[in-house]
Amino acid sequence: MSDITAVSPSDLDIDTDIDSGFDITNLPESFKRFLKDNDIDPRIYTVTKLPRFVRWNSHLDQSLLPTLDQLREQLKTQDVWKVQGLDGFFGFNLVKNGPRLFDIPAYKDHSLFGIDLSSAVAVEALCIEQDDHVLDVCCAPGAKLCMIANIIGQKGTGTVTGVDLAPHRLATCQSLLKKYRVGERARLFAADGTQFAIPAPSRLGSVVLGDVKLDEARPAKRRKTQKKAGNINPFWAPRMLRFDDMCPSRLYDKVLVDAECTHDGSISHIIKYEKWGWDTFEKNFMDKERLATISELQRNLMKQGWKMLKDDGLMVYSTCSLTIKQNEDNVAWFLAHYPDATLENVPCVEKLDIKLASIRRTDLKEATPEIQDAIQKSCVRFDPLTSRTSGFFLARFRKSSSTK
Ligand SMILES: C[S@@+](CC[C@H](N)C(=O)[O-])C[C@H]1O[C@@H](n2cnc3c(N)ncnc32)[C@H](O)[C@@H]1O
Repeated sequence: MSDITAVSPSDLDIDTDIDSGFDITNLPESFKRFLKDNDIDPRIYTVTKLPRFVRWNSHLDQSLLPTLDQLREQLKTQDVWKVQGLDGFFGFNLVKNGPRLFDIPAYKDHSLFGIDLSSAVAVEALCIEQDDHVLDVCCAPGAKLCMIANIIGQKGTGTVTGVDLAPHRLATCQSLLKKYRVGERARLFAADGTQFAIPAPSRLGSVVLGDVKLDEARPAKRRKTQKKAGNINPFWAPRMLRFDDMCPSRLYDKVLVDAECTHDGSISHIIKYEKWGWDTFEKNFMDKERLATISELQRNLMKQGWKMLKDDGLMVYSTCSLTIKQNEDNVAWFLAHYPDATLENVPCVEKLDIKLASIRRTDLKEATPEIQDAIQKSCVRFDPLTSRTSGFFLARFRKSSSTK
């Protein structure tokens, strides 16, 4: 199967202007059919000039971070605003022939991360605290991973574990973590997220975490335990997280499953094929096997993410697709099969000053009226036409400890 994921998503494409004047009649017939079959409005690809978003790098001293006025001055426009409901988050519209984001001092000195608002909401939905151990399944190229590492900070004992199938994309995660200097609590694994069973770290440098009792005197036994836990060496880990005695019962406090998907909500991703050639697009995107198996892959990623999550922990499932199959259907399926899962509202969404897209009705036979209702109430959809962000879907699940 061809590697559609070799392309970076819109989060990192901060220099791609979406003012394409894109003519949708140019889309290949097979993709137009896909959009029609999945009830996606092709006009999303004609949206011009979506706002960009940046977030403060909170690892830096507050005095080094740009204020709203400084950002306006550096971007040479007054069209910069603080995003309500998200700390240290700014939106802006670039001016024609003005500086680009990567030209400005605040971006060059890494005091700002570029990330779309919709992606940032997926991370915010996890309500990460400084002692949390977070598992980020499908983490590359790493915009959300960096934000998670940044929120965990340097004061508590929290960590983030990123997993991705593609080593070349993990290499991008590694360089981003290093570039922003947020990698001291992050480790990366090149692994299949549907099988990933490495427990949360049991030590941070010399600090033993939680109630783990490490059997330091008996390395042979330790090796056995590690084998049982399906031990693999990290693709990359900082010194503090390199040597782990592995306590298999240590689960994660928060899990993000930002699943592999068809990326149809990412406008810049689709429009790029105008330059790259629609033949490549048809080969990558419209691959029949890929389209037929993508929901199953997503469900398997959710299943394993759930297995690695503590009782009372939070899991966020998200995609940059706008299809019902990859979103509402998967959420309905999950709720029907996991009685210990409850959908929850995403707290920051109420405070956001943007209009959200409508949640769709799933036709999945397992979707009871209660499930339909919960999905309507709690899931979140962004689309370029309604919310003026990239197309994105997310759902937040809480794992209850009462039902096993
Ligand atoms: C939508 S992208 C994730 C974007 C990322 N979370 C971010 O914020 O930059 C999906 C990723 O899933 C990875 N992937 C695909 N199948 C996977 C699997 N079975 N296990 C783990 N990762 C997988 C791809 O390599 C790709 O990097």
